[in-house]
Amino acid sequence: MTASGSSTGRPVFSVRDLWKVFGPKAGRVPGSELADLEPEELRSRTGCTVAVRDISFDVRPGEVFVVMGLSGSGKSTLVRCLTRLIEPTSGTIAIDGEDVCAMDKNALRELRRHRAAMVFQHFGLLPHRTVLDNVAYGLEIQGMAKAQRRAKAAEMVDKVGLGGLELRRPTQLSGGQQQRVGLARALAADPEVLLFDEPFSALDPLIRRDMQDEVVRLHRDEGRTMVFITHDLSEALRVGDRIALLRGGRLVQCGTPEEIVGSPADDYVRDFVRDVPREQVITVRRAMRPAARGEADSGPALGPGTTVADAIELVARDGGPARVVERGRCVGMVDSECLLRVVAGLDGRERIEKAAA
Ligand SMILES: Nc1ncnc2c1ncn2[C@@H]1O[C@H](COP(=O)(O)OP(=O)(O)OP(=O)(O)O)[C@@H](O)[C@H]1O
Repeated sequence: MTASGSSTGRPVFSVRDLWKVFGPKAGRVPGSELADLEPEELRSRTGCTVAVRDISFDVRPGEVFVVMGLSGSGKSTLVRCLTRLIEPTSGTIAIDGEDVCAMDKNALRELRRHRAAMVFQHFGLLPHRTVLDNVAYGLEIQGMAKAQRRAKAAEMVDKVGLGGLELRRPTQLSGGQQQRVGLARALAADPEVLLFDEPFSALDPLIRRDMQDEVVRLHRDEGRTMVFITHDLSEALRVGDRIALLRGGRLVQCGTPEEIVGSPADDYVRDFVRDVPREQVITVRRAMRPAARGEADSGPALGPGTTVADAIELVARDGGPARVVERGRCVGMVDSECLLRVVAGLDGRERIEKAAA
């Protein structure tokens, strides 16, 4: 999805030098030579496991920030540290500039209920309550009056596409519908950030896709900041404005889908994204070459955020190169050769630097 309007303002979450070590006397591990041991050796010598290793990043207002990695890479631990559902071992976490590590119990409860609500993979719905009451449940805990919370819950049920099913019980719903109830419940609290922990991994592929579209739609409509855990690359690429890729508790790369696919930070990332259809992720901003004399004045025009796949269609239909136009100015050209280079994986950093020069 586009990152438009999502990269300005103070970070919602700001995480610096974060470590989470499980095990006895965990505090001695961060930054020490113990941290350099292989995981197996660290475990046998100290009983400790490093789940999150010296991670820093910002979550910007209005973005979908995806935390991706294979099983055991530290995704859940990292995201749970954000609201101290898991206590970090060291490092700092701020929400809107406020130190999360300094919050007392009440402030933490407020944080989890109102500011950064979590949508879990297992929806935790109350089986004997209706859809409407499940959605209203969080509001009930907050002490909202009955009529008001039912009205608010009804609005959220509609918003996630469950209008008409208000009086059903969770067992009378499909997995996808249950997940929508979980989503509506989190939305009802109107949190500044929604944290999703692999919310759709239990769903079958078609429903899963539906729910991904739902998240993208909600994000577009409301501009709500979201942190989204997944181990599925295609899901990360579909919903993410930026992706943080974890490996063994380390942050190996953090960037837009285009940066991750187009400029993998190392061989691990390169391998990870090897099968991604590059033309669907890479935009003409990366693919373009400088305009030759006279070229910039006429011919078909594309925005710099156009995918290479869409540009191929236009260039193939038109037969000639297309101009890349940003704010009325031609910033480069794409022709069949530079578009094909992307498909073939031959577009390198040097090329972009050359184009920008
Ligand atoms: N309570 C715990 N005690 C000890 N080790 C733990 C604990 N929780 C997690 N770990 C370890 O920390 C590492 C990261 O786990 P985590 O659950 O964060 O990974 P993940 O990427 O979310 O995995 P998955 O996709 O399988 O949920 C793993 O090696 C895991 O075994």
